[in-house]
Amino acid sequence: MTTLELEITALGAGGDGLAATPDGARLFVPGALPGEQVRVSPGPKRGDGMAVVLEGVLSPSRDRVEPPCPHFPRCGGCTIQHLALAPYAAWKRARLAEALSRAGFPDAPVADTVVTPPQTRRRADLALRRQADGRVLLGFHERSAGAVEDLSTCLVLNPALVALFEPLRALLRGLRAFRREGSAVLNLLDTGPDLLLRLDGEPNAADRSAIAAFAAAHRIPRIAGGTLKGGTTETLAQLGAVSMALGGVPVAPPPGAFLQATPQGEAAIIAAVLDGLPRKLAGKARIAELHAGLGTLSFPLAERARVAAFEGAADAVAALDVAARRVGAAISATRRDLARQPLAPKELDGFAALVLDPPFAGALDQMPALARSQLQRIVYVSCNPAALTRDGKLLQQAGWRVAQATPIDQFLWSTQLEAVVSFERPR
Ligand SMILES: C[S@@+](CC[C@H](N)C(=O)[O-])C[C@H]1O[C@@H](n2cnc3c(N)ncnc32)[C@H](O)[C@@H]1O
Repeated sequence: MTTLELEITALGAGGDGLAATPDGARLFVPGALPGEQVRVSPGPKRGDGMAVVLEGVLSPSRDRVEPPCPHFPRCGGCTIQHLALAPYAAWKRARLAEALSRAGFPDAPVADTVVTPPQTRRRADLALRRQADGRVLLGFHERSAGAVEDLSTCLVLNPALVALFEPLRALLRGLRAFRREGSAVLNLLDTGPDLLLRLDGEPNAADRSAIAAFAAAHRIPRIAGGTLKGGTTETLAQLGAVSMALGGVPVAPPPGAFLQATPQGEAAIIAAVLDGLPRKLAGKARIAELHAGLGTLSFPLAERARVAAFEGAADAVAALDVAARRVGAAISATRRDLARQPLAPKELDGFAALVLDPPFAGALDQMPALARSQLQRIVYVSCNPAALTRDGKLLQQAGWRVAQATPIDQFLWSTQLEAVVSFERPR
C-alpha cells in the first residue's frame, strides 16, 4: 500500500481510529475519529493489525476540536485532545459498558462519566533525561519511542506543579546525582508540593545544599530522594511537616505516596463507593477494605461502619494507622500482601460489604475467595478495564450481578479509565 483512503469506524481502547482495508486487515489510525474519511500511509505492524500514519483528514468529524495543548500529540500524557468533551465522555462510558459486557454483564447499569476539569491533577510522575550538552528534559514520555517530551506547560496538571518545571530543570542541571536518567514524582499536598527525585547517582554535599535551597525558595516542605530502581527513599530536605486531609482527617503521606489523581476524581470515587454500599448498615456493621493506601476511602467508610483496612505498602499502612488512632476513627489497619496472601473465604465472614481498590494489575489472586465467600456486596474500584473484565467474570460465574457502575475520568484526555462497580449477590 502507498496511500489509502478509508473510513474510520470506531475509536479503539488506545485512542486510535479503527478502520479496515478492503481485504479486511485491521488498521489503527492515530489522530482519526469515527465517521471521518482519511488518507493514510503505511506504518509499523502490530500484533493485532497495522498502525498507519494519518496523512490527511478528508472529511472531519463534527466532534473534532482543536487540541488545546502545544505538546499534543507528541506528549504521552494526553491521547485524545482532538475530540469534543461530550463524545469523549460517552466513549469512556461505552468502554466501561463493554468491559462489563465482556465479563458477562451485558445489561449492567452504567452511569454517565464523571469528567474531571483541566489543571486539577495533583500527582505526576515525570521522566527526566540529561542531554549530551547538559540540557535537562522534563516531561512525560512521548507516545512513540522512549523520548521525553520536554514540557513548557501542561494543561491537566495543577498550575502549582507546572510552576516548578523550569526551576526544577535548573536545579537538576547542577546536580551531580543526576547523570542521564531520572524521574520526579510531584504530589501536591495540603502543605504544598512534595517531591521525590529518583536519580541515577548519589547526591553529594553540594547537591544536598542545592536541594535544601531549592526547597526553601519554592516553599516545598519536603524533598526526598531515591534510586531509579525504586525501593527505599531518603529525606534530602525537610523544612516542615507534610499533610493531606483524607475524608477530613490529616494524614502524613510518605514520599511519592499514591494519591487519587484529582480532588474531583477522589470525591466522585468516594461518592460512588458509599453509594454502592448496602442501603442499611447496622450500628456495628463491619466493612473490609482491600488496598487501602493512605485511607482515601477508609476515613469516609469509617463514617458508616467499622473498617478493617488491608494494604501492602508498609509506609502507607503506618501513616493510615497513626492518623486513624489520632482521631479515634473506627479503622483497624493491617499490612498484608494480598497477592501472596489473599483473604480466605472464612476471613470474609461477618463483613457487611467489601471494598477493593487494587493496582493496575487487578486482584486476580483475591477474586476466587471473594466469589465463594458469604459476602453480599463488593464495591470494586478499578483503574484498568481489562483487569475489571477478568476479575468481574469470576464474580459473574459465581452468580453475582452488577447493581451499579460509574465511570470516572481522572486522567483527562487520556485513554485511562477508572470505574466504581458495585456487585451484589442476588438473594
Ligand atoms: C489504586 S491504589 C488505591 C489506594 C487507596 N485505596 C486510595 O484510594 O488512595 C492501590 C493500592 O494497592 C496497594 N497494593 C498494591 N499491591 C498490593 C498487594 N499485593 N497487596 C496489598 N496492597 C497492594 C498499593 O500500595 C496502593 O496503596
